[in-house]
Amino acid sequence: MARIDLVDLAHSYGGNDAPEESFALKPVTMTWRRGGAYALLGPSGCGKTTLLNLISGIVTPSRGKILFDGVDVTTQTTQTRNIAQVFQFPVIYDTMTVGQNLAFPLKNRGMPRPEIDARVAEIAGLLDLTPYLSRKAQRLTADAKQKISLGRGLVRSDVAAVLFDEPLTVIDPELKWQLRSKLRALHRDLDLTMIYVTHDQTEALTFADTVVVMHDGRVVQSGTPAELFDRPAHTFVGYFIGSPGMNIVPAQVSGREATISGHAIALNRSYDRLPAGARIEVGVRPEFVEIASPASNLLAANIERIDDLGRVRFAHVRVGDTRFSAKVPPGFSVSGNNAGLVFDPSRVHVYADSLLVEGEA
Ligand SMILES: Nc1ncnc2c1ncn2[C@@H]1O[C@H](COP(=O)(O)OP(=O)(O)OP(=O)(O)O)[C@@H](O)[C@H]1O
Repeated sequence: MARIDLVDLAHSYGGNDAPEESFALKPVTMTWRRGGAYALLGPSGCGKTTLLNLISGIVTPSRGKILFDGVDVTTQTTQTRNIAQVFQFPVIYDTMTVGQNLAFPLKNRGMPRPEIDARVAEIAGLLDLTPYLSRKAQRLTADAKQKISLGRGLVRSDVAAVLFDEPLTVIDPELKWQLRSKLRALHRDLDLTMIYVTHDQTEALTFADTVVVMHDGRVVQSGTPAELFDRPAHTFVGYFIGSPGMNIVPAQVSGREATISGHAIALNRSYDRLPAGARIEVGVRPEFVEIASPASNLLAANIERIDDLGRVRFAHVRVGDTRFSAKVPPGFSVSGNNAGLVFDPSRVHVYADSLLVEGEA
């Protein structure tokens, strides 16, 4: 497995002369640790597959460099880079048995037979494929075929990285849950660098120790699930991750105060040096705003709907033209439509042109 460095890497399908704003991947410099479990998360069209294909060597970048353990591999093929890949749909040989399918990548590399048998047995065991080893792949279900694809991706222990592109798309929802946790466990057992592309936040947060969030061709944040939840670096991360997503509302911010719809709320840090002319917003997760009975010292809100999620209730409220989601405290009984909002100042973030601003203590 390898440490992967992207150095000022960018890609445009329209040629290098196209304006940077139109690039499928805008310039990014970042490091993927040896042995890390990464998810590459973002909505359709944000550039996930482009970035994955640049790392694997399927696509050659318009700009920048890719290093594997410090060696420049930018112009090398996928095979030379020694990458294993698992795609959305099964890539297997129907006429071979499950065992032969799993053994194929090892045989190709000239591994001795006893070692192949041992590794195939290990991977089949981890993926619950042992009972099917001598069965022809063509008679198996779509789920089982995709498990074989996963096995083929994981069977070699000498790869630089294993890349997964939405690998659970064809899997039945029930089995999806099991396989997701299984992949996480496999990562621990097999000690491989894994990069897992998905548009599904649950899939990303359950699989990865580091989630890389993309938006409009840009890597907007890379962090642990907790970091993405607690301190979204970009407003997109705030509302894409979390359910309901973060409240992002226009505000005037000065010193330790934000004014929303004419009402001042306290901030934990001081913001005296906001960039001139920037669009200023505050972001607060619904978990850290509570509804209360209306009071003159609280931001007044109009309750539109309450969603009871079992363990927690969220109120959907309106403040002027702005919609908010806010927690309903346990035991609070809602009467009428009027409410006040109580903010946890330590959880209110300030954004300038969508980017998180670090305040001063
Ligand atoms: N071969 C190509 N030629 C031209 N444009 C492309 C090509 N592949 C992708 N694009 C464009 O690049 C942008 C990023 O696409 P990409 O497939 O990387 O996104 P994605 O996040 O993986 O989306 P999805 O989940 O839908 O695959 C999109 O605007 C897409 O239309």
